[in-house]
Amino acid sequence: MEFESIPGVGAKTASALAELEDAKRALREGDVAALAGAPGISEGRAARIARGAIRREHDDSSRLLRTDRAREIHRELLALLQERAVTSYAKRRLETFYPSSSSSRIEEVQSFAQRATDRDPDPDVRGALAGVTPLEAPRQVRVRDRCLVTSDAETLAAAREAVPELPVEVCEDARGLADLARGYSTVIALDEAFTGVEVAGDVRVRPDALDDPAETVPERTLSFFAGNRESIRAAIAVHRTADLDPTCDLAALDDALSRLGPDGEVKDDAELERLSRAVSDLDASVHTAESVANDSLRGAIEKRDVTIEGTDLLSLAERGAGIDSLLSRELADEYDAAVEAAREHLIDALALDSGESEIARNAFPEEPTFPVEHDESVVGRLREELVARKERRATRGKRDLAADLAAFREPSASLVRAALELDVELAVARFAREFDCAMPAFGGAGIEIEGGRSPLLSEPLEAIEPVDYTVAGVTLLSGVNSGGKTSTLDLVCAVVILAQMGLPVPADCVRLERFSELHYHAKTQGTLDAGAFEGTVKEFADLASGGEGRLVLVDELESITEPGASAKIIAGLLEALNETDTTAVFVSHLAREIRAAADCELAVDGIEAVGLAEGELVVNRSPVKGRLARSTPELIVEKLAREEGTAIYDRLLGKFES
Ligand SMILES: Nc1ncnc2c1ncn2[C@@H]1O[C@H](COP(=O)(O)OP(=O)(O)OP(=O)(O)O)[C@@H](O)[C@H]1O
Repeated sequence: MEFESIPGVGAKTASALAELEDAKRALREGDVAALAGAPGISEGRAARIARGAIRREHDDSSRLLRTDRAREIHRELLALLQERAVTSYAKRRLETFYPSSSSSRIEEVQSFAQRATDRDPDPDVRGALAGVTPLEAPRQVRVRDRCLVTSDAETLAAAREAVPELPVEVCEDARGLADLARGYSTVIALDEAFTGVEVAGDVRVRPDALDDPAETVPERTLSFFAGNRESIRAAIAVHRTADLDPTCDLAALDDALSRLGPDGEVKDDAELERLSRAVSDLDASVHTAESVANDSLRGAIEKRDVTIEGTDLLSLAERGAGIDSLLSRELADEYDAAVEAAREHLIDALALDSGESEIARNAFPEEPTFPVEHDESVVGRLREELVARKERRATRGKRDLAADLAAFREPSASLVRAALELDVELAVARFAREFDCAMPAFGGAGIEIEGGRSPLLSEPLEAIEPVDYTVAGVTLLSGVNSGGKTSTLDLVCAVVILAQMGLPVPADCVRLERFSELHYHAKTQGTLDAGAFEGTVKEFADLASGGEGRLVLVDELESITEPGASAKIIAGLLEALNETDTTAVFVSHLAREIRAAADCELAVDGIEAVGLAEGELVVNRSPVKGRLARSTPELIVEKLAREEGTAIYDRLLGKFES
């Protein structure tokens, strides 16, 4: 497509677009994002340009397809192509194939079609394609464990714009920073001024954090890949099955994707899993540990006979001491053993490392008590430590995986695009194979079809008889009932539309003129009333005085009014058309009458019955040049004359021959 011919595109914009590799495809698909990648082209402008281009293409195709029947056949052909595509992207993309009279447009699609028909439509690729969908923008994620802080209003606005996923807090001093560090597992300070400020917690001074938002918010990259994972994996499978040239290391991408969970979380990180499990099992394990200690202590107490001298007992009682002091005096070793068992249980059950174990050991008091009770403030500290470690681990894991994946962002887009384009190509390849298509040659006048097989017939492919038909100038097409006259017009129309779409055509060989307009008038159902008749005559009169290079196909126009008048009107229209550079085929049962009524010599072709077999006509589907085909009634009278040998049939036959 020449960019400058798009409404509203000047020379400068056109050259900017020409630099953009994907601009042509983008224009055709209305892909605003790709267009807006051109230097100096905003998204709004890109949208207007894409709309203009699509409108122009639409105009181009409606200039060529002038009648409902022609447009209907275009739609039927598109449906046949679409049936052979797998993805809805390819089905939509096929709709952008339209018949054109522009040679550059036709040649452009022809080179695509050539590439497409060289492809092998392997059924395994079809299966792999089923999962490919166009990539979607990442869902906006909200991150709650980290925040950005600044004291500067301008930086605040820039941060909100660059990383909408993160909370951005305003903070002036160390106290504010300390508060934030308590509320978030990581605080990222954007101001240099925070360097060296000592507060408890994970505070990082990163004035460049806004330069690379994807690194600051690895969740963004992860969410993109999590949302598009199935499609990218399917695209990888397509590349492997179809042996396409990959844009990146497929195994490495596949591996990175396998570490990503469906919600953008990191999978298969044993340390993260350990910490998560420890956080969620903490309370239950503390209680079990407590029971372990108490059961063991209870057992020890039950087993012991405590002998205590009366004076000792008295002195203890006088000091108001309870069972605890008795324990520490008499059962110190048993208490230590019971509490040690509780600690070991807690450490084992939560699989704590040495740093965490150190905190955990303090969860049970050194001083004997009964029953043994855990220290809630220590358990709280342990919980905070485990949660902080878990979040740090998760963030690091996300950052590492996001860094691995970030390099695949563009290549993944190319993989998916290539897979989707392959689907479009394979749809064309399958159509071309199934209908045994050939690339048409443009040139000369009119159209020449050898071995044409109409894809619009409902017959199974193997039952379709190939048709040869050549027509240039204005021709009447006569023929027996159900001989295939309408099907011949359909074939000509379909071949012209496919050829002018730039696609291969269902025939052994086709040469055709690049037509400027295609008019196909389907058979009118029954006689028209006066008003409709007037409208139709006007329409055809306009047609007869129209421009050059048109193809006009008309099916049994005679049914619009009574036979005598019809023949006269059609003869007049054909005379007029004959004086222009038009290729026309008029199917008619009144060919003889029309020729008689015409002032000029009108060509006539015939679809003939070559005989009757078991009461059925045997038809040669290819029209014979310069032959007025005998009609079905004539053939039947001839058969009766031959078989019965009576004078009456000879007389009837004589009427046909005069
Ligand atoms: N090339 C072909 N190969 C196989 N079958 C065909 C072919 N052409 C036509 N037919 C069969 O013949 C039937 C009649 O064809 P068609 O309607 O084109 O005939 P027609 O000559 O226009 O008939 P009418 O005189 O009734 O208008 C089709 O429905 C189809 O079943």
